[in-house]
Amino acid sequence: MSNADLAVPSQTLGVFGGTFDPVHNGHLILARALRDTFALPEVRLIPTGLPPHRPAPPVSPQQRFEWVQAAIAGEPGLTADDREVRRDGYCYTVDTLAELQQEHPDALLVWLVGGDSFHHLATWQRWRDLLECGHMVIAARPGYDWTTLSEELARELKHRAVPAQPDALGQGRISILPTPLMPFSSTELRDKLAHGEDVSGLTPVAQAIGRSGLYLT
Ligand SMILES: Nc1ncnc2c1ncn2[C@@H]1O[C@H](COP(=O)(O)OP(=O)(O)OP(=O)(O)O)[C@@H](O)[C@H]1O
Ligand SMILES: O=C(O)c1ccc[n+]([C@@H]2O[C@H](COP(=O)([O-])O)[C@@H](O)[C@H]2O)c1
Repeated sequence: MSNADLAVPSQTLGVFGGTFDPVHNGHLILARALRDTFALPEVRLIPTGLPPHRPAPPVSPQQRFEWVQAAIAGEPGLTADDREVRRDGYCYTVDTLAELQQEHPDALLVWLVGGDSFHHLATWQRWRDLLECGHMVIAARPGYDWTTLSEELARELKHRAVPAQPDALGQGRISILPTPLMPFSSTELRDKLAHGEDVSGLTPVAQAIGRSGLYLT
């Protein structure tokens, strides 16, 4: 590796996309861990508009975005970005990262996905290009481990893996976020909300979600 390869990027931007249907404490723990592990000045949470890979959630993109905004209010370095909410058609991560890179030409994009997302990465739009769009960070998730990755993803991970620390950041590299396994999921939240259960321990916006009545069956 040359000295140029080892240069620490002078600007960075954290990116965390998700359906956030709705946002939960696991998302917040991950966003904070991404910010703190890599000393990122900003991590953008980007709720998806029309997801390409799952049925469109009944709750509108704008509503999911507003709950994300409320959930991170007052959190240093965490911001909400509504570009996918405003986009017509399917929201592909490769397009979002390209847009961000154009707006921040000198920044290295440090983008986060959960282990379940990574397991399915080879189904994503232009996934090989995606791996070159920035520094990818993977958060382990219960039920998904490194032994069940497809051969091609395991090869990419092995080839690109570097420690999760600021001085290892670089285009095309991958790190594993050092967070404990967290059982939180939006699916569990939606189930509990549908049954009128208290979810205040699972999301900071439980009251707003409850008032909306949106997940009641
Ligand atoms: N508990 C968790 N641990 C690790 N990664 C997570 C966790 N929850 C969400 N993620 C990751 O955060 C990103 C956004 O997740 P998303 O908004 O789909 O929430 P979710 O809990 O996975 O939702 P759902 O249950 O509806 O699938 C994805 O890359 C997902 O893998
Ligand atoms: O670009 C793609 O092809 C693609 C395929 C699947 C998921 N994504 C993005 O991955 C993020 C996490 O997805 P999800 O379903 O776990 O919320 C979210 O920002 C999606 O838009 C993107």
